[in-house]
Amino acid sequence: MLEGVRVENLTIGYGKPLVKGLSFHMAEGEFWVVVGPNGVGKSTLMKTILGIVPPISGKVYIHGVDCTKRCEERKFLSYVPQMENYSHHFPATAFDVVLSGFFPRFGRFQRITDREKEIALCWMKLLGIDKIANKQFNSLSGGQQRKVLIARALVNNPHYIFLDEPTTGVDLKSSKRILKLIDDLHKKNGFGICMVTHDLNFVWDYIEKVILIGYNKYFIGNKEDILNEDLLSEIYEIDVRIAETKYGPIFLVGDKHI
Ligand SMILES: Nc1ncnc2c1ncn2[C@@H]1O[C@H](COP(=O)(O)OP(=O)(O)OP(=O)(O)O)[C@@H](O)[C@H]1O
Repeated sequence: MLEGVRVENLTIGYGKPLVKGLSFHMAEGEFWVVVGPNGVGKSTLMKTILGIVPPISGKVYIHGVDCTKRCEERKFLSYVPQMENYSHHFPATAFDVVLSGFFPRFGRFQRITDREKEIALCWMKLLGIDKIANKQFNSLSGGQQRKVLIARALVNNPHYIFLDEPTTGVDLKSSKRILKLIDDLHKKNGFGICMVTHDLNFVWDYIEKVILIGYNKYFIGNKEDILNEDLLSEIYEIDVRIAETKYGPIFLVGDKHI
């Protein structure tokens, strides 16, 4: 059994530390969520694990291999960035965007083979977006664009998929569909998932492990141990209440959902 992703004494940030001394182990096939207030470093943590941002100190291991700098094992992690970071002006079809998922492994100017096109189309079919393959990416709805970016992250057959706020700016029904899709990829296809989100009320049913980050503090563990009123109130610095319902817990701040 491969070891998954292990982080040891990791300090992240841009010169000045955002979060210090993180240590945790994301075993293969688990569903993790990273939550916390704006600007604490959730995306930076994800980017540091993925090797996009260098750590200030500490180590990242993938499958037991030290990947703090460069390593082959990085190909087993894929990334669905925040939508704002994806160019809306780039003239490409949905299919082109999915095919671009092969670039990190094969090089940008290498020809895409029929086999790779077949793999890309296969994932698009599975995600229910094959019918929009020839449409311009920037003409698609927010929900369709997320699914295209998820398909793009799948073509290299990763072990872990890192998604940065995959439902932000998407309506309730489409958010639910996207989360169901991510959950299917986890349960049916066995992918490990690590997701940054602000939508706690949507993810409870799916997630297993939580990294709850605040300013200068964090809590890591099973969702039942971390997502409680005390820790959430401490991290968000506001009175957070949890209402137990027949649909599961609902997270509330005053009369507003988180
Ligand atoms: N490339 C960068 N260079 C310098 N500072 C950065 C860079 N990217 C992000 N930051 C800063 O680092 C801090 C953490 O940013 P990050 O995006 O990781 O936060 P976050 O917890 O994901 O926030 P949000 O919930 O708002 O998306 C912010 O103050 C941000 O302005």
